[in-house]
Amino acid sequence: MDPRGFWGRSASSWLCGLLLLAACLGFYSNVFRLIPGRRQIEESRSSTEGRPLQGQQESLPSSQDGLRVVPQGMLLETKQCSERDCPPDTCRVPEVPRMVYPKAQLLQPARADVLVMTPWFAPVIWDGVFDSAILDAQFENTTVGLTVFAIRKYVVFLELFLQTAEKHFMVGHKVTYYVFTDRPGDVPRVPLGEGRQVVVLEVRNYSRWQDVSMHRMEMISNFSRQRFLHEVDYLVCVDVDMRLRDHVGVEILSPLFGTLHPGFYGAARAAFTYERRPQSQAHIPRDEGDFYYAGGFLGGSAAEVLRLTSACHRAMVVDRAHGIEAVWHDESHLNRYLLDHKPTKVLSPQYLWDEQLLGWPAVVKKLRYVTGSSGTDDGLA
Ligand SMILES: CC(=O)N[C@H]1[C@@H](OP(=O)(O)OP(=O)(O)OC[C@H]2O[C@@H](n3ccc(=O)[nH]c3=O)[C@H](O)[C@@H]2O)O[C@H](CO)[C@H](O)[C@@H]1O
Ligand SMILES: [Mn+2]
Repeated sequence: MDPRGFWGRSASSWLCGLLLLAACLGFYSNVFRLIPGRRQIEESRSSTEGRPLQGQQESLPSSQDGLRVVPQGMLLETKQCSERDCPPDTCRVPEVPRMVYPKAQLLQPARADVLVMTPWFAPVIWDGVFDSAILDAQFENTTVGLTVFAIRKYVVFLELFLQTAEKHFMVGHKVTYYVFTDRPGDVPRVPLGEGRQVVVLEVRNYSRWQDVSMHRMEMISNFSRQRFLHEVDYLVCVDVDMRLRDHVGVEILSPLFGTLHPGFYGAARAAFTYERRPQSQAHIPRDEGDFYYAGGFLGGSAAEVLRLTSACHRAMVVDRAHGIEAVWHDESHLNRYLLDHKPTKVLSPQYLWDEQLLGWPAVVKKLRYVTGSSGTDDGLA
């Protein structure tokens, strides 16, 4: 058959068919727009990935015909901040009482020798740039969880860690130490100040230290979902083989914060020890990167820490399936995450220092959280 004949004869029926199809599409697109939430639900699901909202979604009331009705309030809640998701300093401007303090000098900045603001407007926390009296008033009634892992022989670090934290960590605020350990019987009893408690969480151990370090992300993520989200406003997650030597207070609190690694704060991008192999989920190309963050001091709101730890854990699971382990383990994945999710505060290396390795340069002024147990100025000699 002449193809032209076929097309000519059937042109009118094709046209009719097309018109009918267009009418149907128009009708159904309007109908679907009227049904609340199909896409919104998908969107809110993807925007809340890693949040403990799944339980809530599963318990949504469903009508007799099986249609799941999403109440409007719930959709709004996923977009807006909930109390825990959005801690006091970002949800609302806290009211402070009358206070007397030195006025900030606009023309005489407290620090002219260091960067105090990232290009995305996150403060970099150095000595001299904050006033603890104002911040303590703003963060009154804030609850902080401090997670620390003491697996196997690392339990020996707990005593000094807890003793020095009692002297310097968030003094005057409500603090819960979450001690993850496989040896609950070896957790020392350290006298605690008012409003402070130790919660021992028994967890499994791993034979490789790299696995202990990396699985912190998984365990913090799981416990965040189960309890931290409901118990604390902020989480601070640190290495245990260290001690506090000077004030670490609410100046660090923010929805998401990372700490500048003391070995790289002055280094060029090319010198950062990011994971460079494209096969790894932690991979960062050589022309990217803001800072090199340390694995030993991170935190944020309980909700953001849940997001961070879940994402890093997921990335490590994918790496393992591909037979690759990032060069600096959880730290490599943390750096990838904080490149994609810019921290809202960046802690200077004052908050993680190694005096034996790096001495005490003038720029750091105070050493706040340090490796090793040398030195006596933490008052515990
Ligand atoms: C100060 C700092 O930035 N430290 C980071 C650095 O390693 P570090 O060399 O400081 O690693 P590490 O041996 O201190 O291990 C990290 C942490 O895992 C815990 N642990 C480890 C082994 C063990 O047997 N039992 C135990 O409890 C403990 O809390 C320890 O502090 O790089 C690691 C990844 O390579 C992590 O990102 C660390 O956070
Ligand atoms: Mn360490």
